[in-house]
This record gives sequence, C-alpha cells and structure tokens, in this order.
Amino acid sequence: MLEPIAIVGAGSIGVAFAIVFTRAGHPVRLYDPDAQMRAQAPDTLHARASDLAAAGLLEEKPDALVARLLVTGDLSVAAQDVALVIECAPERVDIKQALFTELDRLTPPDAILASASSALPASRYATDLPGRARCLVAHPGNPPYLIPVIEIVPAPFTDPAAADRAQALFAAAGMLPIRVGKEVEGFVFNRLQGAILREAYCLVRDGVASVADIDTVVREGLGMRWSLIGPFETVDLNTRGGIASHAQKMGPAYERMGAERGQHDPWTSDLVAKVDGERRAQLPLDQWEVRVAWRDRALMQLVAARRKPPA
Ligand SMILES: NC(=O)C1=CN([C@@H]2O[C@H](COP(=O)(O)OP(=O)(O)OC[C@H]3O[C@@H](n4cnc5c(N)ncnc54)[C@H](O)[C@@H]3O)[C@@H](O)[C@H]2O)C=CC1
Ligand SMILES: O=C(O)[C@@H](O)C(=O)[C@H](O)[C@@H](O)CO
Repeated sequence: MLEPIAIVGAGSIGVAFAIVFTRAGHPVRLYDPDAQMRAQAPDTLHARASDLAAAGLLEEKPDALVARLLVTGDLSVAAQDVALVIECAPERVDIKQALFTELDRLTPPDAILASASSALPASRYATDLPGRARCLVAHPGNPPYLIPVIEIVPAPFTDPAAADRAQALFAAAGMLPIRVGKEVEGFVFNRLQGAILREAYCLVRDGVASVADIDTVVREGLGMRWSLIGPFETVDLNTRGGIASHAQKMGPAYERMGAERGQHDPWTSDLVAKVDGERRAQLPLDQWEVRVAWRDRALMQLVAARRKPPA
C-alpha cells in the first residue's frame, strides 16, 4: 500500500493533484472547508479521469481512482499518517500561514508540507513553525495530471532531505520535478510566464497587436517549438554557431527592447559564456546540424499529430 497523501483545498489544482496521486495508486485525503467544493470533487475527478481514459492516458477505470479518494471537512482526518501534504488553498499568505501552522501540529513529524503556491515562497508562511524544515513549495503547471513539470522550491530553512523526498514522491507519481536553487517570488515557471505576459500586455496597450493575434503568435509559433525544445535550445539551434553567435547577433536588439521596458540586464560576456558553456555541454557544435534536423522531424510529427481529428 502506497503512503497516504493529503490535499488541502479541493479547487482546480487540489482536484488535479488528487488525480495525479490516485492515478499513481496512493490513498488521497482531500480536505476543503466548503461543503459544495467537497460535494463536487469526486464527480469532477471522475469526469477528468474519464477524459484521460478516452484519450488513452489512463490504465485503470475512473472508478478505481475515485475509490482511493476520501473527501473530508476535518483537517485532522486529512492529516493523519500522511507522507505528503499538498496545500492548494487560495493564494493568500494569511490562509497559507494558518494552514501550515495547523498542519505542522496535526501531521506526522516526517510528513512533507508542500504549498502549490503560484508565487509565494514557503518562508512567507512557515518560518516560525517548529517543523519548518519539512516545509517547501511544490508549484505545478495547470493541470498537473497533464503538465508534468513541478518546481520544488525549498526555503533557506528546508532540510535538503525533505526536498529530496518531495522530488521522489512527485517523480514516482509521474511528474517531472525540478529543484529551484533560490527562493524568488514566482519561482521559474511564473517568472518566465510573467515576462511574456508583461510584454503581451504592453503590446496590447500600445496597439501593436490584438489579444487574439498575440495568442496566435505563441500558440502557432513560439509555443510549437517550446513544446519540443526550451528557449535556450531554440535560439541555439536557430543560429549557426550556437547561442554565443545568437547573443552576438541579437543581443543588442534584445537589450534595446528591454531598455524600452525599463529593464537593464545586459547579456554580459561572462553570462553568455556561462550559458554557452551549458549548451555546449549538452550539444557539441559538431552535432548542431544533426540536432537541427531532429528538431524539424519532431516538429513534423507535432504538425501531423495536430492535423489528426480529436477522438
Ligand atoms: N489555478 C492554477 O492555474 C494554479 C494555481 N496554483 C495555486 O494553487 C492554489 C489553489 O489555486 P486554485 O486551485 O486555482 O484555487 P481555487 O479557487 O480553484 O480553489 C481553492 C480552494 O481552496 C478552498 N479553501 C478556501 N479557504 C481554505 C482554507 N482555509 N483551507 C483549505 N481550503 C480552503 C476553497 O474552498 C477552494 O475549493 C493557489 O495558491 C494557486 O496560486 C498553482 C498552479 C496553477
Ligand atoms: O500557469 C500555471 O499553470 C501556473 O504557473 C500558475 O501558477 C497559475 O496559472 C497562476 O498563474 C494563476 O493561478
């Protein structure tokens, strides 16, 4: 029997995490103070699991996942003998602080207390807890049962073993944990998303493009490549000579664009050398043509898959 998992908050992300962990075979205790959210959670989980099954993405019947779910309005019931708590309550420090204080009292001392927070580091609400060493952020992309990356964000006081344990639990449940090295607001996922959103809002404000057209540029352009390769690999493969050549050619233009928005973070030669060094360790330049051809074959498969009518 796999360890029980507690999920606190039965909204969009809480129910999505309930799918992740019931699908992985864990008993899941889902807590919410709102009776209506509690009442609708099993049906929502069953409906999403049925969609997963129809897409060929679920190896069990949806009923099997619901059978592992216990929904409760009693936090102490949810917290009993769990290995991991995922807090999915509203994005408010006061609510998270109150919950972490209660969970620190109610859970076994070795249970990991993880917040799904979009931007609030654990040091904003766990610093004063006796059990703070087991507290951290585990920030998913929505929905986590389809988007595998999850950011494990330790606070300065988090025990590295607790972060390791959290990564192991999420990885065993089929997710792709990355360790964020420093506590910053918004971590990596939402800082990158925020950078794009800030520019997109400016482009709409200044009458440069419509909301729909900006979404098209990302969906039918940047996003197609980014669903296969990340932003650094994208420009590395776009430019003969790799990312160092890209920085030389495009760096001044990107610096001017940043200055327009009041941002002055130059791509210094040391920074470019660091980025280029990491890229060359992943892809020696003598393999550049081979990888470019791979990229195009992967894009061809993506284009072909998108042409297939949905089941
Ligand atoms: N929706 C998204 O795309 C993502 C959200 N998150 C984060 O996950 C957390 C939850 O977000 P959503 O699921 O979107 O919110 P939501 O509004 O869908 O659900 C929040 C749930 O928390 C419950 N709740 C309210 N007070 C509570 C309390 N004191 N204790 C326990 N539960 C309480 C509500 O009844 C509701 O069911 C937030 O911190 C959010 O920033 C993280 C990644 C993606
Ligand atoms: O975009 C996502 O899935 C996450 O990074 C989020 O944190 C939320 O969408 C956030 O931006 C709004 O709740």
